[in-house]
Amino acid sequence: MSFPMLTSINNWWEIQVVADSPLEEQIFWRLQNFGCQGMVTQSKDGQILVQSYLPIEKGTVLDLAALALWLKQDAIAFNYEPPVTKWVVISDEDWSSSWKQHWHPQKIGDMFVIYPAWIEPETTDGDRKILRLDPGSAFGTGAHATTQLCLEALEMRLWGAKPEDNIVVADVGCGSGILSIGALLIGASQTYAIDNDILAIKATNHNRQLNGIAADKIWVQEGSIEDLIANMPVAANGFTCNILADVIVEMVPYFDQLVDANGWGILSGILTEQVPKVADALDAHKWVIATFWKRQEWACLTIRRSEY
Ligand SMILES: C[S@@+](CC[C@H](N)C(=O)[O-])C[C@H]1O[C@@H](n2cnc3c(N)ncnc32)[C@H](O)[C@@H]1O
Repeated sequence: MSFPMLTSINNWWEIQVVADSPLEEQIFWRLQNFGCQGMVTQSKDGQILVQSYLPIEKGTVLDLAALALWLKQDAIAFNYEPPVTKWVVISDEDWSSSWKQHWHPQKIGDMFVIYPAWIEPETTDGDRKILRLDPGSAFGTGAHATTQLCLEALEMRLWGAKPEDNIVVADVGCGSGILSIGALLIGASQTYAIDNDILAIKATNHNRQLNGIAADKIWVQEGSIEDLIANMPVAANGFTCNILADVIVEMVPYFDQLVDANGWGILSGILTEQVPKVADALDAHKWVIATFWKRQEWACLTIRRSEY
């Protein structure tokens, strides 16, 4: 068991945010940009409790008050009740146990089991592919419904894929790299990943190594969807994009440059009520929704190119 990032740290802020469920992704984004680690969510009756941890030297009480204000402003902008944000100081020892108590091996879909980095996986877990993750500061631990839905949609798309099929997947907004790693574990031959957050690039490389995947199997760089398109030597067979609906709508005009003529896409990070506006943008650019899956308030769309 090892916590490589903790050696010189003694105390942590534990930050707790209670908010309306649809704000979950926005809160994750804020906390992640603030430098928080190990975010976990519990849901009850339409509300969520998000817990996360920040090394004490990375924020003063004033910084935390500013964070609480941002979270309040975000909620008001999205027409939700302002969240309640609290923080306490905990010791390194408490941090380790707070962190660990939330993370256990987790089965996702029919083909995956996610293992936190500090748990040595069983040599086999039935026929499931073992996906190891260090839940650092990047989004994508497998705990969030949108990540789970994307992995399940990848299972459907890559079912029966063989190495000789040479399937290439683009991963837009890779976060921890979980979708790239998942795609490679179940049959993709190559992935191209991009994220506009440098922490996500570090996390993707770290998690790739943790899963024993060769460096050339996941091309990953900081940047935008345009940078990804400019750097891919071939069009992908399919892509994943688990980002917020408004960002996805802005990216739709680029989707046809990401993939070949039979290309498919997997979209999530979209609240069910936001599906119509994403569908309109897709329709305007000759994409059609093939499947619509829902978990909690989140939608996952698989899309394909349309002749019409
Ligand atoms: C919800 S997380 C998804 C992470 C992972 N793919 C998953 O499914 O769990 C969204 C990621 O997209 C990144 N992102 C947000 N806007 C972006 C943009 N315009 N271009 C590239 N990445 C973006 C964020 O930094 C974040 O890592």
